[in-house]
Amino acid sequence: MMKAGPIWALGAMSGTSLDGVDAAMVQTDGEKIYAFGDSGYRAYSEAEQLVLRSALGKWHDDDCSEALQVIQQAHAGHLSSFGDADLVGFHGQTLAHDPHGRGTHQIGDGAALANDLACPVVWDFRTADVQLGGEGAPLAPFYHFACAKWIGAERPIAFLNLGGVGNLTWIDPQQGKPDDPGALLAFDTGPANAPINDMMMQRLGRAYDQDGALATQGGVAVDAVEQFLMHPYFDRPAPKSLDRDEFVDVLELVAGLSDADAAATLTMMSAAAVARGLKRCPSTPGRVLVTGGGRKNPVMMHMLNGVLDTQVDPVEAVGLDGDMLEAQAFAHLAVRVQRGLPTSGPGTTGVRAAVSGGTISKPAGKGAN
Ligand SMILES: Nc1ncnc2c1ncn2[C@@H]1O[C@H](COP(=O)(O)OP(=O)(O)OP(=O)(O)O)[C@@H](O)[C@H]1O
Ligand SMILES: CC(=O)N[C@H]1[C@@H]2OC[C@@H](O2)[C@@H](O)[C@@H]1O[C@H](C)C(=O)O
Repeated sequence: MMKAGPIWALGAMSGTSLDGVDAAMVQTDGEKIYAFGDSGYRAYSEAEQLVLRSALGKWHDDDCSEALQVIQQAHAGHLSSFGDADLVGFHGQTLAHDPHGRGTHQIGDGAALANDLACPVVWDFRTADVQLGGEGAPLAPFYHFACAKWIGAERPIAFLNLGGVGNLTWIDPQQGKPDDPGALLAFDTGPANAPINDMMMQRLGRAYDQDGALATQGGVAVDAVEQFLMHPYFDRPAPKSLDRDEFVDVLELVAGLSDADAAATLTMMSAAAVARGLKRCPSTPGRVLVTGGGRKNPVMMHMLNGVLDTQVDPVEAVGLDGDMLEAQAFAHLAVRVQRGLPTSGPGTTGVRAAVSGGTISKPAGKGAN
């Protein structure tokens, strides 16, 4: 059989921070990255954020029709501003995640989006993995594997995403495929920016601690960090994943601290969670490449450098775009789904066997779903 060539895929991600939609074009055959294309961010308005926030924790689309409308409109509008894509990867917005209980819930209607964009859309990436006993997250690791190849890594390296939640992917680039045994180990490290953002909003009415300006003025309450590390999540073996609000009690640990000390302590908690995670990796990676908004917080990067036994750099150090890596991941994963290649495996989500998740919807008139 002739090997399928690369196509241009457009990926879209609306992350746990609920701040907006990232979208990025990647030319890929689902295995190798050939080129990066346009990318762009579409912020949610304050009113849209309120609607999304109030839908968090909801399990049925019927209970969050307003949020669904926000997601559909934001994505249809934003994605239609891109040039011709052969395929779209649409993550949607996670509202609830309980893989060993009620499942995982991303809102977003890929069939409707396919009609709006007149382009096939791959969506609902996480359900199949959860149904086969996996965590349903993180899913970016199979893309991280392609990134490791793209940068020519020869020894084990790690990608660390610092979004609302943190997730770490350890990679052995000597393996041929992401689903080869031992190629990947991935898991959510713990909360990253979500508790800092929540504290900033509660106390100061600000969305986040920009450039770590508040944390830099404070001191770390070591006992609070130690208590945080006693959370049972840290003793669970990897792969493992988190719901955004699973660590909601964290704010109680800093309740008695000044604003600056609370910011410094919460930032250290995120770094300490990563350090715990790194110890679970098969070997110490030669380098940790950081993506997501947390890499723009110099206090967090400084603390990570202090607690990790290895070199820590933003992914820009190797020519990647840390604002768009997750959107690119869903472009790449969409192509994998279209080509029947797996998108997760035992090392990344703990699923019983490698699985190709996702649903493909074609625009009406271009063949059935
Ligand atoms: N300059 C900055 N200084 C400090 N923190 C920042 C800065 N820029 C971004 N952040 C943090 O990064 C967060 C956004 O990160 P990102 O866009 O990676 O999240 P996300 O994709 O929504 O989350 P997830 O990956 O968990 O789905 C912001 O909410 C903020 O906490
Ligand atoms: C259930 C869910 O949406 N999880 C997100 C979240 O945000 C970061 C972390 O928690 C990761 O597990 C995942 O997103 C990324 C894109 C992933 O699946 O790799």
